[in-house]
Amino acid sequence: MNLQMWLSVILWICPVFLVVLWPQIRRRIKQLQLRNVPGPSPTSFWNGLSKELHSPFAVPYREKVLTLYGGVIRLDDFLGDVHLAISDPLALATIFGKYRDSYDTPESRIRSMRTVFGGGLTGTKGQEHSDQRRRLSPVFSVRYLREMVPTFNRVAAELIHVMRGAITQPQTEVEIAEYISRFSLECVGRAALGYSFGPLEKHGTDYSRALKEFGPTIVQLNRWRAFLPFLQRVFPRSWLRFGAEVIPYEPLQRMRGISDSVNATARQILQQKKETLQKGDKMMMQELGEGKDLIAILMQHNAKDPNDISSFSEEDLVGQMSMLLLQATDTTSTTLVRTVQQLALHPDAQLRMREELTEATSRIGRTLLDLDFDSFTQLPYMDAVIRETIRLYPGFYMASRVSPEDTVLPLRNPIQGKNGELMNELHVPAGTTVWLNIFGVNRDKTIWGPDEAEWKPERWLAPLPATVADARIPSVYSNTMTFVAGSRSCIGYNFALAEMRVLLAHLVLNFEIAPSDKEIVWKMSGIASPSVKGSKTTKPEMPVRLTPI
Ligand code: HEM
Repeated sequence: MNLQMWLSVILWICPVFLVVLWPQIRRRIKQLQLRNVPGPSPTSFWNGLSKELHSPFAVPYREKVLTLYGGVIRLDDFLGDVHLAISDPLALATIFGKYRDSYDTPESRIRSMRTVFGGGLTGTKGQEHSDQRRRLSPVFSVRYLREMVPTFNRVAAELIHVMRGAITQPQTEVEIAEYISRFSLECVGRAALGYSFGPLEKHGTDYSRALKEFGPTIVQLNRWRAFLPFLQRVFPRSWLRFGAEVIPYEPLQRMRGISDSVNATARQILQQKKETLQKGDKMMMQELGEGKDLIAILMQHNAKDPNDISSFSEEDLVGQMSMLLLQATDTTSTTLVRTVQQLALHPDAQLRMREELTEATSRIGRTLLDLDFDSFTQLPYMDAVIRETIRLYPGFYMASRVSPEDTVLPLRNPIQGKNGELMNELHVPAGTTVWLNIFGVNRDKTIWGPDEAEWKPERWLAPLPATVADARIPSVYSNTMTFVAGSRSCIGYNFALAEMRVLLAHLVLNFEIAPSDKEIVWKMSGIASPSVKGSKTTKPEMPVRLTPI
């Protein structure tokens, strides 16, 4: 290359670098004021704390850091970018109140969800997201959940049948995480998609396996997905698609495979459902979980009036299906596994639940299969067990938000800056990643009391300390942040709670649960997931000893 060519290459590259780098540089300058916020020291300038916080072994570190530094924590990231983890209730209320239209999931996350799944709630933002959410909300209402509880109950009974066939001896060691994972996948399959993943003895499809790979793979691509919004703005879709095909980076290739597999299967299921729908409602009732699954309800709505603005396009439906499976399965099964682990460690709690359930079924002279949605919600001790597990062990420890404008967040509890200065409010520059510190809120001593780290279902059976109400935690459920709050809160939390109530009831009435001798460690893979210490598998593991009753 001659000098002239070099110069033109440099002249072409410089503006590109400026476009990419300038917002980053400007943000870091504005973030200088945040350097006073307390937080752990980064171990490297290049990676900040991202390895400590996001590696598979990050759970103990997260648990320590997210509760140690108070309501606002500085967490340095890539090349000195300052992230904040916020658990101060007033600052959170301001994010969900005054700044509700500003703070949203980071664009890189929304775009990556859209790129992989082609739409769905988590792949949309702004008006498109609120429109989708408004149209989806009714199918997650208690009205439809009432219809789903019999499905959950049937799946639970089928699972217990399979488990009883395999467990005949007292104290048999069983991989309960595997059974629970089948239960929650099948519940979402039947109740949300009107689709079965097969008999519970041997369960799962390429579709479900591809979705399971998503969490660990996206964590590996974390660093690179920050560039996605820029790449999508600059390069045509066909170039990016070509790039994704030829770049020999294993996690990228795996993600491409996940995307192809998930979309092809979702389309296939949708096509089958469409054909059934065209044959008429009656056939659909018989073939697709009685036509009461979420996607069938949306399709029936579409079929009534395809021009109605509240109809979903086929593209949207495909996105919703995969997004639902992704959001609904591992979250619920991990929380169920946590609950079973606690029950195994607390035989007194099991006994109390069993007595409550026996009382509830003998009152109506029937079995668990006869309990409906309302009966399952009227079991105060089981309810307390679930609330306490959800408080102490939220599936997601943090959820990220970014505002495109500068914001000022007032603090309920002033924090002491590194220079000793007391800070009553926080000036957050536009573009700064704010982590909603779910774990920190749920375990705040000043809110929950000195025993906040203990698993104590009883705390929910007496009036909660006044400090809980006084804190005014933004929350959709039980004063906790587990399902976050606001426009991106978990749309399926009632679905998850209903599933949990049903399976726990079946397990406790059929088995005595005891811990196994194996040590369990919780690893990060998007959400915290259990495994046996030293095990290499990425599958959740929770061996327990079961004795049939
Ligand atoms: C115990 C189980 C569950 C937990 C802990 C949980 C937690 C969460 C959290 C924290 C978010 C917000 C994430 C963020 O803002 O970054 C979320 C969003 C979401 N969840 Fe759940 N979830 C659970 C079960 C479910 C179930 C069963 C479904 C569906 C049937 C579901 C569907 C969704 C959807 C669609 C979103 C995205 C909402 C939006 O972007 O508007 N979740 N969930």
